[in-house]
Amino acid sequence: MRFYAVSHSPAVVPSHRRLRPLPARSLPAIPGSPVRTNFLLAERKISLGVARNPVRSGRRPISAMASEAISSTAAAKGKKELLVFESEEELSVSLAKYTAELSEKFAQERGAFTVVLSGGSLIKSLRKLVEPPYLESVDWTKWHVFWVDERVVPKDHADSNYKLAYDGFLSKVPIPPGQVYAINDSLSAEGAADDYEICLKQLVKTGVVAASSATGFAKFDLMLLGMGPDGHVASLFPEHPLLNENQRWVTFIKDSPKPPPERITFTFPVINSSAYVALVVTGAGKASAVHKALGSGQSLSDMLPVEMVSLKDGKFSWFTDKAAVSLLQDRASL
Ligand SMILES: O=C1O[C@H](COP(=O)(O)O)[C@@H](O)[C@H](O)[C@H]1O
Repeated sequence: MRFYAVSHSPAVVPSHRRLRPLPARSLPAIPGSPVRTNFLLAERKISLGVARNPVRSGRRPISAMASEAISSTAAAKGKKELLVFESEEELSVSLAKYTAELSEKFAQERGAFTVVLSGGSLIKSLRKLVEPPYLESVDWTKWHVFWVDERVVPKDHADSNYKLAYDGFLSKVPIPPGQVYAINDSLSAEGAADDYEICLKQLVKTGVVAASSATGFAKFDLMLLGMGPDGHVASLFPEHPLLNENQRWVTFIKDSPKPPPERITFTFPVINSSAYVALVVTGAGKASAVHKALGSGQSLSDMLPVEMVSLKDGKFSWFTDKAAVSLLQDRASL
């Protein structure tokens, strides 16, 4: 896993050091920089790099972070990286750049870009993508949009992840409506999960959605995941039997601990077959789960759902702000 602290620190980091991963456990002290050598992640064989925040310096756009996160893909296949931004505002700038660049890459390579959305706070963090320059520069006609989870409620219900995404994102960009795959809200939870899975299998057959050669499951180009304060991702909650589902692509839950209780959700085999996953985690309310997932020793017995995100052949990037990693900061100053 690569770790990049993105900071407003006034420290001058020599250019040769910027964004280059340094070997774990041998992190040199950089005067004035936000990095300490005893960062616990290093104990988990996570390498560390430091970037100077470029927006203030005017030397290097912060969004270059996102570009480098993508261009290093070949070397980082199957690996993880942690990006820490000074604020959610800066995270949203970089997330827009990252998503726009992946859109261009996949539109060129495959003629389509399959994007999976979450609900919750993620949608707000996508706000920069619907502003210039991306509003004009992204080829929205190549986008195919899916949901990693959805609440079994009508599409115009306040709890609907579709409504959240429509209001905050989809209504602002010219994605062809036929390429936005909402669940069938007239069905039961079981029926909606079956229906969505059939839809995905059909789209794999027609080549709109890629298939993973490693797993045979759908391989989405980009999954934009959120994480709840309890460490849940999609509608896969701690200690729930659905965490172990390994056949279905899409399944349902009727006892979600977070309301509303009835939902459908992608399973881990599909999530973990993705080409790219960006996990967006902001705010102090998530700090404890971040600490459990990244900062404490791993224990297989009480793994949080977020710890089960482990891509077979893709790149997994944590997009965090300082508040979300604040408990890790007990160990290190980022
Ligand atoms: O219920 C849900 O919660 C998670 C996390 O939401 P957040 O507001 O804490 O970011 C979300 O990712 C998921 O899609 C949603 O259905």
